Amino acid sequence: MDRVEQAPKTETRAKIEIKNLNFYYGSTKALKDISMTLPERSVTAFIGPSGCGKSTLLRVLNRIYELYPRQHAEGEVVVDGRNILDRTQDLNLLRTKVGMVFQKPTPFPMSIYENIAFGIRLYEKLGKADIDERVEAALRRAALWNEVKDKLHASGLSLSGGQQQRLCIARTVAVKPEIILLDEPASALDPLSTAKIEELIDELRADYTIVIVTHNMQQAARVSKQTAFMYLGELVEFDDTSKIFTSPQQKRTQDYVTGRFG
Ligand SMILES: Nc1ncnc2c1ncn2[C@@H]1O[C@H](COP(=O)(O)OP(=O)(O)OP(=O)(O)O)[C@@H](O)[C@H]1O
Repeated sequence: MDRVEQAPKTETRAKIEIKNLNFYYGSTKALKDISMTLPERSVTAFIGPSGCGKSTLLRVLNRIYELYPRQHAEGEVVVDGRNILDRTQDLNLLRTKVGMVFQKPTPFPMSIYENIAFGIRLYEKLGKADIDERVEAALRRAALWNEVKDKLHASGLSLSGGQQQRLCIARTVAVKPEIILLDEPASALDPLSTAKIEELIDELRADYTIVIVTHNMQQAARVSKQTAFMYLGELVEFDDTSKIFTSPQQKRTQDYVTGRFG
């Protein structure tokens, strides 16, 4: 397959440089020699048909795959100049720096307040007033504060699906990450909640490097600055989102974005 792996032209600094990345589930190769550079404080979307490796690629970026047996990555993922696949990388540190939000909202079975305070306390020793402040700031950042400020001690599970997903984003933001990985964050939500998540992504992009996996091409077009199209574990094309959707270089990309397959 022809491949174009050039990074889109951008003035911003590189945040994540993926170099010759291969990924294996047991002996099955799910990512094939992926190289790409993701710019800082920008939204990058991974698109492609089911099973092409979008989520796998996302899961490499905070090494969450290591929680599972027989999964391993080869190559380099350089974040701020350091290869995070290196054996000496501290995984707790990596996961505070690279936060992740999953497809299904996954609040902890505890209060709204505790959902956020819990993570902060894991990493920092702060007094109650400081934690209160951080909880409020995170909820404001996730555009949830006004809806929950009078019921901070209600269960996180009592919120609607869309609110739960914003709570998960607040929880991620609260530990001050630099990169936020979003794996189909709105696919389980209704259109209104989806719109809120997209608005939120738009606000967060000024401060964070965001990578989003989505099945929804309109969503990729709305929220991302650059888009990577993947197929069968390969990166087929990576460019500015407007180019991917209006004048892709590869026929396979064009067929996909025009709905001819996938
Ligand atoms: N735990 C696993 N064990 C073995 N193979 C897996 C596992 N998870 C994913 N795969 C395989 O790796 C490939 C890439 O899967 P991945 O979930 O990354 O694709 P995707 O593009 O995110 O798909 P979808 O859009 O359906 O979520 C697929 O062939 C899939 O079957």
